[in-house]
Amino acid sequence: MTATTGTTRPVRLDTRGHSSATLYEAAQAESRRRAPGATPSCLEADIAVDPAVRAAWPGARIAAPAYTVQGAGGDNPALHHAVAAAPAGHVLVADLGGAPFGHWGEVLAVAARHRGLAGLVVDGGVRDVEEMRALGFPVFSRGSSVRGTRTLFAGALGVPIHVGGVPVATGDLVVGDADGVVVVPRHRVDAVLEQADERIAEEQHILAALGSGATTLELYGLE
Ligand SMILES: O=C([O-])CC(=O)C(=O)O
Ligand SMILES: [Mg+2]
Repeated sequence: MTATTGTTRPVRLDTRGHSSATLYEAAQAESRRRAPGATPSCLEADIAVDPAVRAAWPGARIAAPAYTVQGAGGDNPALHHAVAAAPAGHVLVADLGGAPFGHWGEVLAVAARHRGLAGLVVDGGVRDVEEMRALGFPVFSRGSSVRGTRTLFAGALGVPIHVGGVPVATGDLVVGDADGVVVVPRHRVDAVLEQADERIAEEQHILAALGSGATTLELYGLE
């Protein structure tokens, strides 16, 4: 069976290796910079996915543009369709209502790898975690479950969704690592990456100063 849609050339975003935590802080700082004096509730939507959506196996990492999937909990044809349709280099980001089922496993991971997909972030359960770790296929999920799914709903692909409380559109930047998952809206990616570069540069100075005996109280002005 061959995929009928999607590009064959992987899409790559240069995320300069920034971690989810750095991008989170950078997005906060970038919002504040554009709206000085705004209360936190007036700042742009939080980019942090609910921390209960975590790496399915230790060391899983993703940094890739999203391809969105709206499916139904306890049902998985949407994921099969998404694997066939998503452009190479994208990470599938699926809303399955947080349902504790094994919506995705080794078979889908092998199929996704064959199509050049970068990984899966799913608001719901997965299974075959050991096999996915052995494949090195990165998955972020709400947990694992052996329970199999129905095959009822084809799902909606490429539509705006919410995952772990965060809005996601196809093309947004998704970064997942040991700390969790962030979703940077596409129109903010350049500004957030620039802010992240600045933050890393500042932290290099802080780390060097700590090596010279300074305290975090002094360095962060907390005394
Ligand atoms: O049966 C399913 O669709 C989920 C699964 O375990 C696999 O992809 O290996
Ligand atoms: Mg399986």
